[in-house]
Formats: sequence, structure tokens, C-alpha cells
Amino acid sequence: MTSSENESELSGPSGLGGPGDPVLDPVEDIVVIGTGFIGLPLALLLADHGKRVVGVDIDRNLVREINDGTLNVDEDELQDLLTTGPVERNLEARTEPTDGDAFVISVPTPLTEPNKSPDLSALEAALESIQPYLEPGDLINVESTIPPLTCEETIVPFLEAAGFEPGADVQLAHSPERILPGNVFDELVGNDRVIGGIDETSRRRAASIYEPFLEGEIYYTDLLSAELCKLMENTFRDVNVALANEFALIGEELDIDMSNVIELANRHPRVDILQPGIGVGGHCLPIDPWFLNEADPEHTNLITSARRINDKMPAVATQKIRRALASHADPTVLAFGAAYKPSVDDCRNSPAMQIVADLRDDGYRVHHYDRYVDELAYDDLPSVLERESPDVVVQLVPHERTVAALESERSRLADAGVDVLQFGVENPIEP
Ligand SMILES: NC(=O)C1=CN([C@@H]2O[C@H](COP(=O)(O)OP(=O)(O)OC[C@H]3O[C@@H](n4cnc5c(N)ncnc54)[C@H](O)[C@@H]3O)[C@@H](O)[C@H]2O)C=CC1
Ligand SMILES: CC(=O)N[C@@H]1[C@@H](OP(=O)(O)OP(=O)(O)OC[C@H]2O[C@@H](n3ccc(=O)[nH]c3=O)[C@H](O)[C@@H]2O)O[C@H](C(=O)O)[C@@H](O)[C@@H]1O
Repeated sequence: MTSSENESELSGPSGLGGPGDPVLDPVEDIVVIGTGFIGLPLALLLADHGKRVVGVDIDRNLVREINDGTLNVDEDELQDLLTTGPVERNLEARTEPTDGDAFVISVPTPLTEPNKSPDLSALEAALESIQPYLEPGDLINVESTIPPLTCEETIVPFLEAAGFEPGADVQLAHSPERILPGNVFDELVGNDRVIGGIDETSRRRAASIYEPFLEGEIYYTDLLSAELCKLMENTFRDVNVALANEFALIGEELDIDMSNVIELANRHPRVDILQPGIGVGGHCLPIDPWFLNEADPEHTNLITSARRINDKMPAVATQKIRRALASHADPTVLAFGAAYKPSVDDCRNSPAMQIVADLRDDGYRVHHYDRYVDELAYDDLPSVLERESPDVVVQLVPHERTVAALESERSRLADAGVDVLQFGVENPIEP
């Protein structure tokens, strides 16, 4: 479904698309600033659908790999897209922006540590970099996840200082990306899209970026609602994982495995408890709730408590591993899993990485592997077991193939007196 079918939900003036209205002028030349996890899939899909796309990234190696078609991406469909004819014709990667009808910004928006304030330096640098190429009639569409009021308090003043009146001579939209890492392609095409805009023209023109490939519906709103909507989605998930983790901690106190109890509770028609695990990682859930806290510290007690519960889960897992290690003299540990969740190679804020670092700080000898992470990759689990002769094997991330390979070694390991500890939440891709 496209935006036009949802027109009844549009706010603002009617009579869109009249003579001279830029709505009639869908974007064709799109400059994507930041071609990482989020920007690259979009750039590839747009190029595949005939848009002329320039992907801009400050990472020179990434730019070269995209242009050479040699980039190694996890998702099969995206990997295939990289070398299709339309993409080879329509996508160019560069380290500097250039002219375009629309600038899509998908740069990182992390936190500054230790005070957990939003770090908007990449967003500001991206805006600076496009300024020389901005012309009246252009659209700026921010996909990065941003704190409430960033459009109003950072982007609008920036554009005004550059001599533009947002809404009058340049358009401004915020269309937060909501794809699930591990299922990027399906979700980019199939998810509903929320588009906030400074005005109707901005919303409609931003929609014209997605319409060529989108099968989900488009919902239009204002800039602040779009900012909040994204943050509330991820906060909802983070708080719900924290609840599951808190239940698991209660289970430890009462010496009962809560996974069965959660399964039973989830038989209730209105209960859907998530899975407890070793903590919450990635570039999103550990960060985004803090943006709400920064905006309103007084009313975010539940949100920050949830964050703290999730943040302490790696230490809880480490403690369990230490208990298992205590029964071995000078043990060798073999740890599988470094990514922040199954089926991805992203190690940002990964609980598994923190657990391994803590064990190494304790002085344990830890050999660390992850089939998805280039620097830690291995071909074949039995050969790794043979080579490292571990006393304890720890599975930190349940990548499907790791779980299966470990399962088939289970009895041999038990016979050899090797302890096996398995942690982690299975791939949370939902049907
Ligand atoms: N990774 C994810 O699963 C999701 C991320 N998001 C949001 O999307 C945004 C981007 O996240 P990711 O794609 O994961 O980050 P990423 O780190 O994978 O990609 C960002 C890219 O931007 C580049 N970059 C940084 N500053 C730049 C600049 N001034 N000009 C040009 N390129 C620049 C970096 O070199 C990097 O390649 C963040 O706001 C994130 O919260 C939203 C939904 C899902
Ligand atoms: C609301 C929501 O589902 N947001 C998604 C989320 O992607 P992300 O990969 O971070 O989410 P995830 O799969 O829940 O994983 C986050 C972390 O939480 C852990 N996790 C997840 C589910 C669960 O039951 N228990 C659990 O411990 C995972 O192991 C992982 O460490 O954040 C993405 C983002 O904003 O970047 C967003 O686009 C995705 O749609």
C-alpha cells in the first residue's frame, strides 16, 4: 500500500499536488548520508528500484567496498542486491556528499558516557556536510533515531542559520527506521512506516522515497510524534526484556528455572512475557530509552530501572560462569558467541563481549569465537574443541548452527569431564 491510499490520515491542507506543488515532483536523486546497517540497505533498495542514489560515508574502506561490490553483508538478499545490474548502474558510494533532491540521514546517534546524554555529533557533522549542496526545494529526511525535539531544536535552527526556511524553501521529515537486524530486507519492505514532517509537502515527498518498494502502510504525523514513537517502541521492548530478566532473578532466588513458568504464564490470553537473557545489547535498546530520560528525568523511573536491570545481567551470567570455573584448577574456557544476539555480526554493546572481558580481567584463559564475527570466526566447532581442549565451554549467543554443533558434541564433552554452560535468547524474530 502506498501513501496515496492512506490520504485520509494526512493532516494539513487539502488540494495537495496542484500545479507547481513540489509533491508532484517525487524525489529521484537521493543522497544517503551514512551507509551502515541502516543506510546501506535503503540505498541498495532504492537503486534497485531505479532511483539514482549516492551513498556517502566517512569510512573510506566501506565506500570502496560498496563501489567494488565486495562488501560482506549478513543478509543474503542484500548481498545479492549489491551486484544486480540496476544497483551497479544507479548506486555510487562517495566520501563527500553531492547534489540531490533528497538527503537521507542515517548516521549513528550514540550516547556520551558515562552520563548517558545523546551524542549528536555525527548528525551535526552530516548536516554540515550537506549544507554546501542544499538548494531550495530539497528534502532532508532523518532516519537516525533521535532524541525528542531534535528536529525543532537542532535541525531547524541549523537550516535557518544556513539561510533556509524549513517548510517554506526546504522540506524536513523524520522517518525513523524500525527494521530488525537479522531480518532487514523483509522488514524494510514490509514494515509500516511513520513519517513525521514539518509540513504536508515534507511528509508527502519523504513518502515518495519509500513508495517504490514499500509494502507496509505509511502513517503521517508531526516531527515530535515521529521522534517519540521510535523511542517508545524500543523502550517498550527494553522494559519488557527487563521484566523477563527480573522474573529470572526471582527464579534464581527461589531456585526454580523460570523459562517453564514464563511459558505457562504466556498461555494467558493477555500475557506475553519476553525471554530472560544475558543482557540487552546492540546500537538501539541500550541507548534509546536514555533519550527519553534526558528529555524528562522526572518521569522515567520505570524506564531507567529497566535499563539498570538489563545492564546488570552480564554480571549475573559472569557470576554463574565463575561458579562453574571454581571446580577446575587453572581452567581453560572456550566461549562461543560475541554478537549482541543470534544471526547478526554486530558486537556493539554486546553482553557476550562484556562477559568475556570480565572473565579475562579475572585472569581466566578464555578463547573466544563467533561464527558471524570476522575476527573471531571458525569453520568447524569440533576442530576448535580439539585445538583448545577446554575445561569449560560457554555458549553466550545461541546462533542456530552453534547450538546444533554443540548439541552433537554434548555426550563426548560430558565423557571428557568438560562443563557446558548455555546462555542466551534464541533469535527473537517474531512470526
Ligand atoms: N542498527 C540498527 O539495527 C538500527 C539503527 N537505527 C538507527 O539508525 C542510525 C544509524 O545506525 P546504524 O546504521 O546501525 O549505524 P552504523 O554505524 O552501522 O552506520 C552509520 C554509518 O554512518 C557513517 N557516518 C558517521 N558519521 C558520518 C558523517 N558525518 N557523514 C557520513 N557518514 C557518516 C559511519 O561511518 C557508518 O558507516 C542510528 O541512529 C541508529 O540508532 C535504527 C533502526 C535499527
Ligand atoms: C521495538 C523493537 O523490536 N525494536 C527492534 C530493535 O532491534 P534489536 O535487534 O536491538 O532488538 P532485539 O532483537 O529485541 O534485541 C535487543 C537485545 O535484547 C535481547 N533480548 C531480546 C528479546 C528477548 O526476549 N530477550 C532479550 O534478552 C537480545 O538478545 C538483544 O541483546 O531495535 C531496532 C532499532 O531501533 O535499531 C529496531 O529497528 C527493531 O525493530
